[in-house]
Amino acid sequence: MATSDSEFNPDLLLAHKLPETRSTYNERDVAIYALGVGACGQDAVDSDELKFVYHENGQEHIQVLPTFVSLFSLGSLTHGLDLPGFKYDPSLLLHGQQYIEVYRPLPSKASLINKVSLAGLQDKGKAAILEIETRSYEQGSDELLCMNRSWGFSNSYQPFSYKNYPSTQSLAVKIPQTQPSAVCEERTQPSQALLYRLSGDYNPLHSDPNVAKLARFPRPILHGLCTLGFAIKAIIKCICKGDPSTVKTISGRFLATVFLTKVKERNKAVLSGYVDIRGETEDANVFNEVINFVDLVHVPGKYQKVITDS
Ligand SMILES: CCCCCCCCCCCCC/C=C/C(=O)SCCNC(=O)CCNC(=O)[C@H](O)C(C)(C)COP(=O)(O)OP(=O)(O)OC[C@H]1O[C@@H](n2cnc3c(N)ncnc32)[C@H](O)[C@@H]1OP(=O)(O)O
Repeated sequence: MATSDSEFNPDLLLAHKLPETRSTYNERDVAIYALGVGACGQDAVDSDELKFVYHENGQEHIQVLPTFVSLFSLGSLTHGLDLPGFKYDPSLLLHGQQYIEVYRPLPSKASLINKVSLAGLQDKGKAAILEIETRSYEQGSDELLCMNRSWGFSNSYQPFSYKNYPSTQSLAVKIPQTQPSAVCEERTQPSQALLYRLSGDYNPLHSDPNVAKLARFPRPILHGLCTLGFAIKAIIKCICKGDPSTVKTISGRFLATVFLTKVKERNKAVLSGYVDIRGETEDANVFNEVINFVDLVHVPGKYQKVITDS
């Protein structure tokens, strides 16, 4: 719905500098996140997933899921951003898309400085889409660890388009008609959003029935980044031979809202995207492979199915 133009000043908005944020995490945070995206959710000794929550076989460090880095973008987003020249209602904000680049294997504990900027603003008439970019540097070494770009759907003002990055990084995935190369089924728990929120996204849209109703949902909805975490965990299991460090780039678009514990089944694609994977051939030449996770079908409270196509 269009909002008064007097509340919209693109020059002011684009000139605004967003403040840096800081993140510190340890192995406990890494394990809680992994549980929040379903690690060992069906089997407490799952040999593919135990390493994300426990020092399996005496391993020195818990392994970190690549989607863990999406948490670094939350600092500036979950409580709403104060944006001069752009008034919006944070309770009606929907997460539309997330793009992630991971530059090196993730340490199991770190302190980071997150540099935040406005990467794009697309007002398509139906909704305004604000794109916030977060670059996370390890404190001390100043090494760039990862980058997140988050798309938020909000109220519309007037047609407008600004983007400061290549359009190849925001493309919607075309769902191929071919047979998938792998299929993985996962089950979300009725309490999934309550568990996932402990990783830092405390937006009551995901936990409070009254807030959900105010946002015109019949009940709390699942965090989009939780759905993405489930999908990438499945790709690591089915495609990456269990190695989370092979994931280089992730792009996920949230297609439809995910509800939990709704009795009536629905069969709907809720996520599409791709993962760019680094790996090695037998002669040790590094190659990259792009995997489309074309269709994540979610049957509430039952199964999530990730269908991948390479
Ligand atoms: C503004 C404030 C600043 C913050 C900015 C960044 C913040 C990001 C984080 C925000 C976190 C807020 C708290 C919420 C957290 C959540 O987790 S919410 C749960 C997860 N998300 C969802 O459940 C959303 C599910 N998706 C939908 O409901 C719909 O897809 C949609 C997003 C409402 C869009 O549907 P619709 O309006 O019907 O879109 P279309 O008519 O099909 O397309 C219109 C144009 O928009 C493009 N588009 C469509 N979907 C997306 C998408 N998901 N992401 C990005 N872009 C999308 C589409 O291509 C169309 O563009 P054009 O072709 O150019 O016209």
